[in-house]
Amino acid sequence: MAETLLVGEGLTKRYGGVTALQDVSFTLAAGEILGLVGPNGAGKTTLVDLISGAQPATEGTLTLRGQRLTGPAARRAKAGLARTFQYPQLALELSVADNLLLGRAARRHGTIGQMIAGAFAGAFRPHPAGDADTVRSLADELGIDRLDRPAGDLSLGEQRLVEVGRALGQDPLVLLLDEPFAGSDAGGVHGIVEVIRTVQRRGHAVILVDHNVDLVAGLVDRIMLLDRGRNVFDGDPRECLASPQMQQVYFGVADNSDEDVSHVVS
Ligand SMILES: Nc1ncnc2c1ncn2[C@@H]1O[C@H](COP(=O)(O)OP(=O)(O)OP(=O)(O)O)[C@@H](O)[C@H]1O
Repeated sequence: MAETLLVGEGLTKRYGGVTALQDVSFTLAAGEILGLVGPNGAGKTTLVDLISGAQPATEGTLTLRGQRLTGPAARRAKAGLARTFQYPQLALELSVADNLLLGRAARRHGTIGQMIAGAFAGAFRPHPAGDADTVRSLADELGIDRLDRPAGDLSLGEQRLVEVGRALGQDPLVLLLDEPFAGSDAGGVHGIVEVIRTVQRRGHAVILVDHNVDLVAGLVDRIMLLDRGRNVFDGDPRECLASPQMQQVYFGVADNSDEDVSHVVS
């Protein structure tokens, strides 16, 4: 049986009077790709935020390879978590190559944000020799060329690709992708899917958030469906698409008809 990498138990997040996540538990095994779906406001990004350390949980615990996962994002990056954001967070003045290098540095020293701040403060540490080769092979894998371009000159889809590449450069145990395909063309989608497969081949795991349930179901081993902060389905992707919970969440009806809901994009 595959090793359990990540475990979340009883995760709850309240923002004042808003309960964004309510008592969510899950496990993630080595080599597994977990899809996280649900309508707007279901709590998908909140769960990614709690795992990555961008937000503290109000209640609940997380463990990575049996060790409690606590503290800020920098500590969790070093422990083996990497994430991308709904809106790519690149250092726009730096080149594509330098942005990819930031991923290598983040695994050693902390979060991407700290790396960017360090770079602009002139305190950026020299990269170990092997990093340049890693960046070149990352770029090849992603299909990114002209690595000397400033990241600010890239399209949204290209920025996403670089951000995903930067996260892969961290060689994460768990890669968290928050809507990575939004704004991507076919080449971008291909590059991102390659990254997901690479992480899986390494025996590590991916959590993939996306609105396109059809796309997610075709890529993942398991789906977790969130609705108003609660985990209402966790299991086989095809069973999820056909489940009464899916009907209920997206159409407000609890029957289990044959209606195809795979096109759902909220
Ligand atoms: N910083 C915050 N302060 C207050 N409420 C928040 C905050 N972040 C999220 N929320 C609320 O928590 C709930 C869950 O939001 P979240 O962004 O996690 O949902 P989501 O499933 O990712 O939605 P979307 O698909 O639209 O990105 C929503 O009601 C949202 O308004």
